[in-house]
Amino acid sequence: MKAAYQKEGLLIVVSGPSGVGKGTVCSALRKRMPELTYSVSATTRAPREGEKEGVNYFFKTVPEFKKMIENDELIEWAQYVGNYYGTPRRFVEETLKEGKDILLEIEVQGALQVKQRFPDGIFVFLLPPTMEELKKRILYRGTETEESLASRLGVAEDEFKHIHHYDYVVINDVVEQACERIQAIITAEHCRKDRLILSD
Ligand SMILES: Nc1ncnc2c1ncn2[C@@H]1O[C@H](COP(=O)(O)OP(=O)(O)OP(=O)(O)O)[C@@H](O)[C@H]1O
Ligand SMILES: Nc1nc2c(ncn2[C@@H]2O[C@H](COP(=O)(O)O)[C@@H](O)[C@H]2O)c(=O)[nH]1
Repeated sequence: MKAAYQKEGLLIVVSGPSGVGKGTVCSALRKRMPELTYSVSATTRAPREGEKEGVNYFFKTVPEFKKMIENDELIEWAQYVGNYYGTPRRFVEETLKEGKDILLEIEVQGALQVKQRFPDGIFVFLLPPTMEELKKRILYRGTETEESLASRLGVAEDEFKHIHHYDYVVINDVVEQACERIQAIITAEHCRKDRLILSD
């Protein structure tokens, strides 16, 4: 057995349809696992009430976002319901090199791009218990116009078609239980990675 070994952190992607509870579950997960670093995305969407620059998102204008794309500053980006969203590259790469795990909470088109670039990443698809419940969750969150709500639900139908590209599916019925399942996945993936490194 190797006496000492260096390892990069794990890249964990949580995606799934709008309103399924990615933000809620990821936030609970970060409380349970404070060692998990969170990747703050860039977006051209307007801030919602209470959202803070650099905490929830880096809020950009469209020209600023396009400049980030041109300068290859994003590891992935997508247009989603009329806005751009993307993951800043440097922070993710530096975090992984430091041996720390990083959590990305992103939609499906972006997750598929990340999978191409980081095939060793862990990809988790969060599912609602039912479509009815999904609708209720977005509606009761109270952040979307009728038009945005309909678009988000329409996109969700398409997103489900990509579920087979993911390593794990987790149903978000009860937040703490969904969170426990993702924590268990991360723990198991660490053990698997250690086994691969040590048996190299
Ligand atoms: N397990 C759950 N049971 C009941 N309500 C939930 C659950 N998980 C999340 N919610 C509620 O559903 C709504 C949507 O959750 P959240 O904003 O976390 O979804 P999201 O997937 O991050 O959405 P988006 O992709 O649009 O940002 C919130 O009001 C949240 O409180
Ligand atoms: N491809 C990416 N998708 C992202 C990123 N950051 C967030 N998102 C996803 O966009 C939708 C809409 O988000 P909202 O905050 O407007 O509700 C949701 O699925 C997010 O997870 C990103 O960097 N890249």
